[in-house]
This record gives sequence, C-alpha cells and structure tokens, in this order.
Amino acid sequence: MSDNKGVRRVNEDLARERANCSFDVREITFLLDGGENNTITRKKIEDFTLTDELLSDKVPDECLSPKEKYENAVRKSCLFGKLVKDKLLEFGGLETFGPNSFVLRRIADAFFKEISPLLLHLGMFVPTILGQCTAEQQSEWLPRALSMQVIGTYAQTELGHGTFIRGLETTATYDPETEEFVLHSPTLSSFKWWAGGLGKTVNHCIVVAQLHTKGQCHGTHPFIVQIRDLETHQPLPGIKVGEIGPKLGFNTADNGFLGFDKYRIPRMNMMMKNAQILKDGTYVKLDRHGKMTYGTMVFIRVMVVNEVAFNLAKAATIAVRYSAVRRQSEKKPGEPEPQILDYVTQQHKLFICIATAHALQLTSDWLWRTFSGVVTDIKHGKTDSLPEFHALSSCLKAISTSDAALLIEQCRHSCGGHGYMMSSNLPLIYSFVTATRTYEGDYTVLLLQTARFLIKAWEQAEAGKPLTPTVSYLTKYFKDGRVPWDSTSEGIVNAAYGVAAGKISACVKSIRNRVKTGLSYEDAWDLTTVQLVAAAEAHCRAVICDVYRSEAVRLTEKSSPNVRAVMRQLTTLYLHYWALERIGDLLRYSAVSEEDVVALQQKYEELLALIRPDAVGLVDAFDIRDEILNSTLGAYDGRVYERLMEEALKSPLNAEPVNRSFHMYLKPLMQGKL
Ligand SMILES: CCCCCCCC/C=C\CCCCCCCC(=O)SCCNC(=O)CCNC(=O)[C@H](O)C(C)(C)COP(=O)(O)OP(=O)(O)OC[C@H]1O[C@@H](n2cnc3c(N)ncnc32)[C@H](O)[C@@H]1OP(=O)(O)O
Ligand SMILES: Cc1cc2nc3c(=O)[nH]c(=O)nc-3n(C[C@H](O)[C@H](O)[C@H](O)COP(=O)(O)OP(=O)(O)OC[C@H]3O[C@@H](n4cnc5c(N)ncnc54)[C@H](O)[C@@H]3O)c2cc1C
Repeated sequence: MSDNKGVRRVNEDLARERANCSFDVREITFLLDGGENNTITRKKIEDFTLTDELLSDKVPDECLSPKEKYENAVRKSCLFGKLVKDKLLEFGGLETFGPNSFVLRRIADAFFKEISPLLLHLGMFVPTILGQCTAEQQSEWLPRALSMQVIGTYAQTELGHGTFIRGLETTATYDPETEEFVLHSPTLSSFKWWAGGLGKTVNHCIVVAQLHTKGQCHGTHPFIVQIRDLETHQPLPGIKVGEIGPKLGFNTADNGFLGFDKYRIPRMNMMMKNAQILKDGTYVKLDRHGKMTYGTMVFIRVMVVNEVAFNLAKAATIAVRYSAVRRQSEKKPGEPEPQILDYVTQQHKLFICIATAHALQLTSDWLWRTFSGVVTDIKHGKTDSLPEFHALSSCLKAISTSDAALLIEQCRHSCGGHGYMMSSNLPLIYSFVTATRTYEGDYTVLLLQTARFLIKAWEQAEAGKPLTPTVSYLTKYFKDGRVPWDSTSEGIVNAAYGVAAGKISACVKSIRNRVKTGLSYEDAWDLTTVQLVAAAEAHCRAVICDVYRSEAVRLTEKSSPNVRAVMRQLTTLYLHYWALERIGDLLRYSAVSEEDVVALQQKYEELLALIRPDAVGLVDAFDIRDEILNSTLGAYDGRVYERLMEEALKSPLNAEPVNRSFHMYLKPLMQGKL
C-alpha cells in the first residue's frame, strides 16, 4: 500500500510475504486511522506534499557539520511552514486541517530527519497561549504567533532545576511605578536551559519565573518575553542567550540557554488566565485548583503517548521488513539460509513491538477522549477530575515513553550491524524517543506523582468512600488475599489489577510500619519510593492492558473475521507477554500455578507462530511512506543492499579517492618522517 512511487521491483521475499498475508491490509489501516475517510484524506495530503523537490538532500544530513545541519533544518522548517500556510489550507480549509493535524505530524518526519527548530513554537508556545492567556491576550498574541511573525518557545527548565518547578530561581518582580515586570537571573543555576529553538531561532519565549509583588513571592507564573529584535534578530539589551551544544539527539533543535539582567517587560505580558497582577501590584489568584499553570505540561504528556506509538510503529516497520529480506545462518545443516524473521527469538523481539504500537495508539486515543472531557469540565469551572487525570497522564507518559524507547532499541538490535547505520534511521528514532522519557517530566518523578494518588485512593477505599473510575478496582481487591487465576484475556487483565492492588497495599503497609517506628511521613514515603514506583507501574500496565483489550474488541466489532482474528492474536500476545514478564508478581499476588505458567509460555509461543505469516502485512498496515520512514532497511520495496550502497556512496569521504590526511599524516608516519 505504501508504495508511492509505483512499479519498482519489490524484493521477492517481501512480495511472497504480502501474497500470503491472511487479511486485507487496508482494513487495519482504516482502523488505526480512525476510519476510511481519514485514510483517504491522509493519503491525498501526503501525495500532495511529499514531493522530491522539497525533500531532496544532496548530502545526507548526518554528514553535515552541526552548523550546516541547523541551517538545513531552518530552511526545511520554513518550507514546511509555508507549505502548511499556503497549500494545505488551500487544499482543505481550516476545518479539514484541524482534525487532520495528525497528518501534519506524519509528513513532518519527511522534512526533518531530526527535529524542527520550530517544534516548540507549534508544540508548546502556541498551546500555552491558548491555555494560559485571557481572551484579550489571545487576540493579541495568537494571530502573530500563527502567522509566524512572533516565533516562540517554552523556557521553564533552568540549569539548576527541571523537575522541581517550585525551586526555579528566575524572578519576575513587579514595579507598579512603570507597570512593568523586572526579569532577573540571580545565579548561574537560574539560567534557563534546554528550551528548543531558543539558541538561535526564536524571537519570543514563554518564561516561567517566581512572581514577586509588594514584597511577597507568589510562586511560579508564565510570562511572554521578547528576547530578540524582530528586524535584526540581535538579542535585546539585558538578554544573554545561546545554544547549549551537541546532544545525544535533538541536534537540529538548537536547545538554548537564557539569562536576564534586570530585563523589563510590560505588565500585560504576564499570562493572566489563572492569576493577575493589577496595576497597583495587587495579586489576584483565579485558579481555584492551584496547578492550572501546569496545564501545558499535561497537554504535552497526552500528546507524547501518541508520538511514541507512532515512532514505535516506524521502528517496527523497518525491523520487520528487514527481517523478511535478511537471510542468515542455517536451521538444519545444508538447508538454505532462512529469513531471520523465521527465528522464533526474532519473532519474540519484534511482534511485541507491533502489539505495543497498537496498544499505545489505542490507549492514546482513549486518553485524548478522556482529556477532552476534562477540558470541557474545566471550561465549566469544574476541576474535580484533574487529580485523577494528572495521575493517569503522568503514568501513561512515563510507561509509554520508557517501553517505546526500549522496544525501538530492540528493533535496532534485531537488525544486527545494519541497524547501527544512521541510514537505517533507527538511531535517530531512538535518540528522539529516549528523550521523551526525560522531558516533560522524568519517568520516576511522574510515576511517584501517580503513586501519591494511588495511596490516597487506597485510603479512601479503606474508609469506604467512592473512588474515581481508573482506581475503582481497588475496592474489589482491597481485602488481602490472592486474585483468582484465569488464563483468558479478561482473566489476565483482572490479575494485572490484582497485582497493582497488591503492590499498593504493600506500599501502604511499608509506610505505616515505618511511621510506627517514629519516622516522619515524608521519610517513610521516601524510604518506600522503590516500591511506590513499582506500584504505579503495575497500575499503569493494568490500565493499558485493559484499555487495549477492550478498545481492540470495540474497534473490530464490524471487521472481517480475519482482521478480527489477527487483532485478537496481537492483544492476546501482548497480555501473555506481560504476564510472563511479571510472573514473579503474579506468583505473589494471584493464584497462578506452576502449570498455568507453563501453559502461558506455550500459548505465547503458539501466538508467535500464528502471527508470523501476517507480520509484514501488519507493519504494512501502519502505512508509513518511504519518505517518512527514511530508512535504507525499511523501504516498501525491500531493496536493502542497493540502498545501503547508494547511501554509502553519498558519504563526503567517498567524494575523492585519496583524503588529504594521507599526505599530511599517514605517509609521513609510514616513512618515519612524522
Ligand atoms: C510539526 C508538527 C509537530 C507535532 C508534534 C507533536 C508531538 C509532540 C508534541 C510536542 C513535543 C514538544 C517537545 C517538548 C520538549 C520538552 C519540553 C519540556 O520538557 S518543558 C518542561 C517540562 N517540565 C516538567 O515536566 C517538570 C516536571 N515537574 C512537575 O511537573 C512538577 O514539579 C511536579 C509534578 C513533579 C511536582 O510539582 P509540585 O512540586 O508543584 O507539586 P507537589 O507538591 O509534588 O504536589 C502538589 C499537588 O499538586 C498535584 N499536581 C502536580 N502537578 C499537577 C498537574 N499538572 N495537574 C494537576 N495536579 C498536579 C500533585 O499531584 C499534588 O497533589 P496532592 O497534594 O497529592 O493532592
Ligand atoms: C531533549 C530535551 C528537550 C527539552 N526541552 C525543554 C524545553 O523546551 N523547555 C524546557 O523548559 N525544558 C526542556 N527540557 C528539560 C526537561 O523538561 C527536564 O530535563 C526534565 O523535566 C527533567 O528535569 P531535570 O533535567 O532537572 O532532571 P532531574 O530532576 O535533575 O533528574 C535527575 C535524576 O534525579 C531523579 N529525581 C529528581 N527529582 C526526584 C524526586 N523528587 N524523587 C526521585 N527522584 C528524583 C530523576 O528521576 C533523575 O533520575 C528538555 C529536556 C530534553 C532532554
């Protein structure tokens, strides 16, 4: 399906795999896109935008210097921005463009092999204006931001603090005489650090700073700050700004640093939806919940789950197609070399990647719907659902990013040496996704946020109080005792909840026992954090298993029998995989027996064999075009070796037969003249 460029010869093994696939690939594509119409629109937009003229790079990006790479990324960001502005709006109008923003996300990967320096502008600057500004402020900033006159980023993290937002040191002190805020960086550790696009690209940024007025500090608040001249792009007086240097990935994102020397901004540049400073310096708090200024972070955590699902789908597509093309070793003496996809260990590495990409995408769709409900509640002044949603989005962000990063690395391992080539695209996909585990809230820190909520929920269950939906299972498991074992999918999901409840209960006991020895609650909590992280992880895994299973059943209600069968095989594989991964927990908290464990393993291996003939069809169903995959190993036609050689020949080192270093160093060394 993805073969956009027509009739190139397809590798014979891949062609045979496709011929033997048991289901209509398009049917699963439609399911994943949310309906046939979405697929049709997506493909039209892709055909329309992904033209050679815009995408071609004479020299591979990875062979450029950091400066050239950045310049190329800016060039492409501007082309991409113009394309979105001129052509796509023309193509579908704003109505089409809105619901199809997921298409933009996909095609962006064809433009940027790494990251667009404008990602933070669209990804965080604009959403923060929408979430944190009054209507009046929005009417001032939004049109300028959307037309790209104002280009911005989100500068919260400092050299000294990322996680602990309350510990940020940048100050914004209100001066009623001039009706301005004075921004200041009192220490080296208070310098803003990390914001994407800050180093060289943006002219504005959202700065999170401690608000002082009338001699009092009111905690962190967001401000819109112009940092560069709109005409010359020079940093404005009082601003010290630069780029933070090379990183594991994100190397085209010009992440930057920023310091203020008593820099003044107008009063109205404080984002005033949740709190205001009146002209005389009076502080007015409008946020009844107290954490509404953290809203952009919650929004991005929701987006990130979808983001990593898509990246895992890309890695799985590359690794499965390559494994169908690659032949290695022999199973029996004298037999032809098998496709490496025929090794059961390879299937074990890869099929969980396909299943996890589905699980995370369906969970992300469900999370998005839940989020929309929370946003509607907030609009009506109701914030009761926020604590539960914060706990849910925190753990889903932590687990999805961590699982996706590990599995993408597993895809790379499964491609052997060629997976180490930049041209496979697996290193870049990994470097991008592994950052998601840290940014927008570190893994451990977010799981501990969820754990706080779970411990409170447990105490509510003990007190017989009603619980919110995602923790209502606790009332069922709240008494001690093992969860009965049942090897159906539903039974495994129940057992996963049982494990989570058992772990939460163990944490509560640990904390209470420690408090009994005379420790403060904080110290007892701190000593229990290893268990608390594990409990939050178990809770999150139970939620993902539950949502994946029920959503897959719901979505395939009207599907053809073969599609329903293969989707069922994948969910069952996922549940068995995690039951086996967490068998110690099941032995501790459920009634699973030794024989049940043997049966689980056997069923898991049977599922690998059942899925094997459909593996290529399943990754084809992700329908990710070659321009977006950007991989020598994963292209639709499977011309792996030809592509590897073509890319190797583009290396600048191959542009001349002898490099000058031979004459400068090697020859003198060889001749003893160095
Ligand atoms: C071209 C197309 C492109 C499309 C692209 C789309 C794809 C992707 C999209 C976009 C990519 C953009 C790339 C992004 C790059 C990265 C950006 C950044 O990294 S920006 C920095 C993020 N920084 C953090 O996340 C800090 C993490 N730290 C925190 O959030 C807080 O400090 C935290 C939660 C750890 C603690 O906050 P406390 O110290 O104020 O709160 P405590 O005292 O612990 O708790 C007080 C109460 O508040 C609740 N709370 C905390 N946070 C909450 C929240 N957000 N909502 C609701 N309640 C919350 C807690 O649960 C607690 O509740 P109780 O007291 O137990 O009832
Ligand atoms: C690629 C990338 C892009 C980024 N982009 C931006 C951006 O655009 N804007 C922006 O503002 N920020 C950005 N960040 C910063 C990012 O949000 C922070 O790095 C992240 O929130 C983690 O904070 P930290 O670096 O201070 O880590 P730390 O908090 O110092 O974490 C270090 C270790 O300490 C542990 N730890 C910390 N606190 C606790 C605790 N309470 N309990 C237990 N363990 C703890 C962590 O688990 C971790 O293992 C970006 C980061 C990266 C990597």
